Amino acid sequence: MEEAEALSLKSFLKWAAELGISDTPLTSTPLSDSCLGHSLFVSTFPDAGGRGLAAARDIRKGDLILKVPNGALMTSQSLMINDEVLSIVVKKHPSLSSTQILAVALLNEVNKGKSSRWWPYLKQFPRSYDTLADFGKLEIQALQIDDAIWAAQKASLKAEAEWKEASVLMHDLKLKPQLLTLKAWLWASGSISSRTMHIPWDEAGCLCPVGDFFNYAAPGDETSNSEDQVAGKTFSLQEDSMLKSATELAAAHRLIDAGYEENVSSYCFYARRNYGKGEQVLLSYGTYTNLELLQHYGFLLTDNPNDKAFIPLEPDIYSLCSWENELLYIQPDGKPSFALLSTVRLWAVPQNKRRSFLHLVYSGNRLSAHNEVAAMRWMAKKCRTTLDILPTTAEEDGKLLVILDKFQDIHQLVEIEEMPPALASELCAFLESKDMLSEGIYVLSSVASRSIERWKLAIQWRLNYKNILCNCIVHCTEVINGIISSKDSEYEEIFIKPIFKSFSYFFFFGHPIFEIH
Ligand SMILES: C[S@@+](CC[C@H](N)C(=O)[O-])C[C@H]1O[C@@H](n2cnc3c(N)ncnc32)[C@H](O)[C@@H]1O
Repeated sequence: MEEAEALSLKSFLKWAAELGISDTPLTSTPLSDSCLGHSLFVSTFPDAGGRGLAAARDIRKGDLILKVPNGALMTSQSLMINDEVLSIVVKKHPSLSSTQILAVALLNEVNKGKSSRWWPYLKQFPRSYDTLADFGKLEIQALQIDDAIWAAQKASLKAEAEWKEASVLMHDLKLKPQLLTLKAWLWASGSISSRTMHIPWDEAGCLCPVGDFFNYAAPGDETSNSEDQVAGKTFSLQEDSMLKSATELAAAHRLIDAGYEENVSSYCFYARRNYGKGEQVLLSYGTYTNLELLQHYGFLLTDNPNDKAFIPLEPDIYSLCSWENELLYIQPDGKPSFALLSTVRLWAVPQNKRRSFLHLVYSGNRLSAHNEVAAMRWMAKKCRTTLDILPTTAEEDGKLLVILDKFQDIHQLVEIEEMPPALASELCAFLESKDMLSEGIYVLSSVASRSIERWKLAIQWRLNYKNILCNCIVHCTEVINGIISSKDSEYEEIFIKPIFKSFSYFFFFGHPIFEIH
């Protein structure tokens, strides 16, 4: 950390302590130079979110690790209470959403500069974000998959429309010209999207000093961590009788790791699992797919247990079952979701027989060995064709990421001629658009560096998507092989003869990629 940055952080932590923010469960602590030190300290985690919070001691699952009193929360309400002009002007624009109001109030506070009471906190905000709304044209195209491209275009159009709607209000507040721009708006809405926390009284949420330093871990990981051994044992339902107090019991059963608590008028943060001293303490902001993480937070997890890959399906398929379209996806391990699997099983039944199979399909059972083979073949073929029409393969995406990492390190590119054509053209288009090549030397402005980061996120996203589809092909192949290698008698047994008169029907489903002997 640079010296200036370290000084700014130090004064922020002192400011936070003065507001009553504390990482110690004691109700009355002597005023200290920092709100942290007892349970947490600020550290950098280059591969897991950058700046974050680390355990200052061994932390036990359920421990209260940070308390941020109501008075330290930045909300539209708290900003308006201290700013009569803002409060009057906002009332004149009742059609604006709560998020737009918070974005304007945030920019209005930045406009005050050092005279803002929030200044030490505002200086801790990132200068820009990588959420989908911040993606430029090339970065959006780099997502390659229509659904993702559409989501990014929608996010960017929405941000622009909201900015235009709020512009009159910002002019009324006489904000400095640089704070009236779309760029400033993207900064404010990115701050809200990636840093606010839920509060019951304002849909826009609140900005929570220090609490917004927690980086993210997907929910559901808690039980498998070795750190659970730090404190000797994990909490579990069976151990209830051994827990000492009602507080401990509540902690063991707590479903969320952070929330506003009326009885103490504070935002409280609890450890979801045990942490060893020095380890990064993570928060679960919610259950998100990688596209959602990109959209709201500007990052993704290469190993996201909640990721979903959607494949393009024939319009008729969507009307076949009563499932919502969002339920028809492939899991990271390549297995189709329950809804997708049942839908494809039904799709593999001859049209005139489908009605009679509905109840069986909804029960989640296989209809027959042949139906399963047909369904799996169809799925595998769908994944294969979806992958084949994309401009680059997963392997090429992996290579491009390595090239870009190197490029960021040494500002040199491996010979473009040696690259696969699809990669070379993507790379050339990107370099040209960013005006990076000057007299044979690559010049990386901060804007270009940011852009490369977003481009890498897009490549990483599409690579993960392709990996899921490849996993699906493997899964389907294994299921088919499992069925065909089982004994003929078993095969016959599962087969529902009255419905399927001939095997040939199943071979007509798509290209016979798997041989059945
Ligand atoms: C609430 S802030 C967390 C603190 C943030 N690192 C900071 O320095 O202020 C959320 C942002 O942190 C980053 N982040 C959080 N968890 C991450 C993770 N697991 N991997 C990568 N980036 C993460 C993302 O940029 C996200 O938008």
